[in-house]
Formats: sequence, C-alpha cells, structure tokens
Amino acid sequence: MTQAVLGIIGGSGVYDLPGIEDLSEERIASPWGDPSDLLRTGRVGTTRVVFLPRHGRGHVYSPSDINYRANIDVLKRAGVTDLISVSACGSFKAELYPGSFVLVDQFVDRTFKRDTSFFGKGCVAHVPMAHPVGPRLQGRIADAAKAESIPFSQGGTYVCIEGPQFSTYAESLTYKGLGYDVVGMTAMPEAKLAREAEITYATIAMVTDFDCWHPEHDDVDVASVVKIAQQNAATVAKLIARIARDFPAEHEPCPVGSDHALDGAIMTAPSMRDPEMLKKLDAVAGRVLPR
Ligand SMILES: CSC[C@H]1O[C@H](OP(=O)(O)O)[C@H](O)[C@@H]1O
Ligand SMILES: Nc1ncnc2[nH]cnc12
Repeated sequence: MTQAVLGIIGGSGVYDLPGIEDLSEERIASPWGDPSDLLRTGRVGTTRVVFLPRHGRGHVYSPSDINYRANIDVLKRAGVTDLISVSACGSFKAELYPGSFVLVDQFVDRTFKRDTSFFGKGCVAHVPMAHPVGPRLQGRIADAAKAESIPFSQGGTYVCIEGPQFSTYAESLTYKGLGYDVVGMTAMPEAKLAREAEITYATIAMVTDFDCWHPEHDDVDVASVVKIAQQNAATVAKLIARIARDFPAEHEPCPVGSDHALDGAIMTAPSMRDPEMLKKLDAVAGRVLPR
C-alpha cells in the first residue's frame, strides 16, 4: 500500500495554510535547485499534509522565476502522492465571476521560458498529458466543496501565459474566442512536472477578475486580484481542511494513470543513460529506474 500524502501548493494570496496540526517546517535539499520555500508539514486529522507557497513567503518569485522542478521534486521527496494547486485566475466567461471556484481539467501551455521537464539529454522520457488532472482527486475537491456549501464549477480549460504582464486586449479576446475558461501564469509547467513525478494533480482555480475583455468590468490589476484572493482565503482554507479531513489513508489509484506515468516512458537505452542525470532523477523516477 502507498500511504496517501496530500500536497497543497498555494498561489497568489495563499501563503499559509491554517489548521495544520503538528506543524513543522522542513528544508529538503533538491538536485534541481532551491524550492520556493520551506515545506510546511503536519496533519489534518489523520491525513499527512505538506504545504508549499509557490511564490514563496512574501511573494518573492515571479511566475517565470519559480523553480517548478525543485518544488515538485521536494514534494515528491516528502512523499506527496496527491497534489492540489490553488491558483488565482482571470475568467473568460461571464458565469465564472470573481470569487467563484473552477475545477479545471485541461491546460494550454503558452509559456516559453521555463524548464518544463525533469528529463532530457542522458535520460529522455515522454509521459502522457492528455488528461492532466486526476479525476478522483478532482472528485474529492468537488465533494468537499458540496459538503461545505462552496459554489464551484466543474471542468474547464486554463491557459497559462508566461507573464508577468497580464494579457493584451487582443490576446484576451483570442483566448475567449478559443473557448478557454480561465487564464493564469503558473499551472504550467507545474502540472507537467507533477505528471513526470507520478504525482496526481488537480487545480482549484480561484477566479479573481475578468482579465480585460469584459466591457462592463475594469481591466485586471494586482489590487483587484489581491482583494478577491484575500476575501476568499478563509473559504480556500475551509475547502482544503475538508478535503484533507476526508482523505483516504491509502493513495487511490488514478484512473488516468498519473501515478504510473513513467511506465514505458523512458526512451534512452539503459547503457546510454547519463549517471549524473540518473542521480538527479532518484526521487522523481526512482520507481522505474534500477538502483
Ligand atoms: C497577482 S496577479 C498574477 C499572479 O496571480 C496568479 O498567481 P497564482 O497562479 O500563483 O495563484 C498568476 O498566475 C500570477 O502569478
Ligand atoms: N487575468 C489574469 N491573467 C493572468 N493571471 C492572472 N491571475 C489572476 N488574474 C489573472
């Protein structure tokens, strides 16, 4: 059996997770560099939880500067099996109004200057990304939201832009016209790396604004995002606490195979693999790499 460990990545406005019992801070070293912050580990009821604010305490890392590989690597080293990311987002749909929550299930990656894989020269791998969100994990978020009477919308596409600037009007209209639901700057490559690390991933997109396409709303700015994020902080904490409290002790097998994503994914012949690269992959790919 694999013990379930619930990881939470907090986004803009979510730098802390109240309600963790037996809280301690852990500095875990990673061969991929420095993660955004110390890991805050503990439990909620009997569930082990690990919290990491992706921008760091005080919001020191911009979306392009976050070391996504180190973040996912240390969460893997801490035993995280299931990872919920909380992300502030702009909305392209009138019905997804600021303050609402969207359980997105697809991502479009428009980032262009980030390290998007743990693999590469010396150990090449290709994991499936057709279904980036674990449906069972998302179902648990939905069940908890219902139990706490928190309105949410299930399903949707999150387009991840490089930032740090918000989108132009033409970009906003384009994303809306393409049918995307929300826009943010951080879910990619986070979701890709979680998949490579065989961690089941799901996102709670917290709508903070209408980006800049809506004729009856002001264009997005930091003040409006922060205002909505602060207003929703207690609701996010309540939702996460409920998910954690009701979480199973044993990791539930992921129906889309996120916990076995590396099965058959490594292309490089064993004799041609770079030993230095393999060392760095000890946590992420330890399950499939011979020791
Ligand atoms: C503060 S506005 C832009 C900022 O908000 C979102 O953060 P996160 O995804 O970490 O919640 C967006 O991606 C940008 O990083
Ligand atoms: N409109 C927006 N675009 C990108 N990231 C965001 N985060 C919050 N609102 C956003």
